Amino acid sequence: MAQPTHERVRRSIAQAQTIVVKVGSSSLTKPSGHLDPAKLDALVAALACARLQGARIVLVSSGAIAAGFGPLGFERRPADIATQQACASVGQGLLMARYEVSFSRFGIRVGQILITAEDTIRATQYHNAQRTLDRLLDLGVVPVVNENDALANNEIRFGDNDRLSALVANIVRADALVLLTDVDALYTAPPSQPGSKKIDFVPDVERALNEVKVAGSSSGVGTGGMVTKLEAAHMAAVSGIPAVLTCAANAGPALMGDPVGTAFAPIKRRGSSRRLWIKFASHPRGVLVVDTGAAQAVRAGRASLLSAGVLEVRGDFSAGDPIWIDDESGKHIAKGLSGYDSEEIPRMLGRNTAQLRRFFGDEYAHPLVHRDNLVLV
Ligand SMILES: Nc1ncnc2c1ncn2[C@@H]1O[C@H](COP(=O)(O)OP(=O)(O)O)[C@@H](O)[C@H]1O
Ligand SMILES: N[C@@H](CCC(=O)OP(=O)(O)O)C(=O)O
Repeated sequence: MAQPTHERVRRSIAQAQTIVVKVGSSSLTKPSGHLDPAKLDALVAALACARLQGARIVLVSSGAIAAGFGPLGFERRPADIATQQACASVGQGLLMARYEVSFSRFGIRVGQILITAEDTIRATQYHNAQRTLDRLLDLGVVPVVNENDALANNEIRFGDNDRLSALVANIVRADALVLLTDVDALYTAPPSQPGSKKIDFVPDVERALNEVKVAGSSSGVGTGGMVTKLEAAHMAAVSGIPAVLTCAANAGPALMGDPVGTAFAPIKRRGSSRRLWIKFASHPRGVLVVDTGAAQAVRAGRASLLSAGVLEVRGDFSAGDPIWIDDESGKHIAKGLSGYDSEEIPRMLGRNTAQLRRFFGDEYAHPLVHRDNLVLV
């Protein structure tokens, strides 16, 4: 695909039919841990304007923890998980109540979707989320999505909503992703550093990941900082989705394709959602160590991983779980979804397809990882 120009990326955002907008905690709340209704209403007015002009809008909204810790009597965002989850439980209700009132000024309904990392990993949950979101959008509703913080398992939760928003953009097959935060654009280094310069357009986000200096959040209410926002822009780009990053006050102009903030060009045609979540969202539960020949075949692309080239299996996982594929030196070369439970694999190792069929039957004559379920890293 020819590299799109800055102007073309802005135009495709202006013409986008389905748009995922992600807003960070600091753009909706006060440092004291309460909602800031003026900020929220201003954002809603910009989104409502796009919605009333026909765009399908999904809002990925952070802010549950940040809106909940003040009402619960805490002076700052608590650090322990259980208290954060309690704050999220209280704050999420307050957030939705406010969105409901604010969108109703424009006759627009909102619907709450609380999602976990598992919902983006497991095919059945993924398709369930996709069906519900599609139907809400067909009905003209603005889905308000957040991570299910009150129940999310800390080991696999996203923690920030940036990467979640890029996955949601893929799930709803969005035409644009808008990341709204407390800084007007991406800078060459954290804006507090002297000499950092604003970046208007990122033609190749993979290069930017190496060149731009980024830091975590300093707002006291947010979490991911610029690191996870760049990751989200990367995930969108490899899904063929252009992105723009700017401050919440610029939401209106950003949606209209005006040259505010930083625009990110897509770098590929739209890929499969399954590959995107394998690469960026899945948490491998085991490892298959492969020999040199299999490593070469996998690295060359579009090859399935056959038992004949696998030397060792590590970890305890079930068929369908994400796993690493490592070379003999221990380097990760790919991620994939295992075709078999880990306990079934040892007896299959080193055997070719004909032997597997003869010894164990037809159901064992399949690749350990099918190429459609395998992504290079
Ligand atoms: N290179 C950079 N360019 C812009 N902002 C950066 C950069 N590196 C770090 N940041 C910081 O990232 C912060 C935004 O992240 P965060 O606080 O997590 O926001 P949100 O709550 O909106 O997700 C900004 O306030 C900024 O200080
Ligand atoms: N899901 C969490 C988001 C956590 C968070 O701080 O995210 P962000 O402000 O986007 O960096 C919440 O609603 O509080």
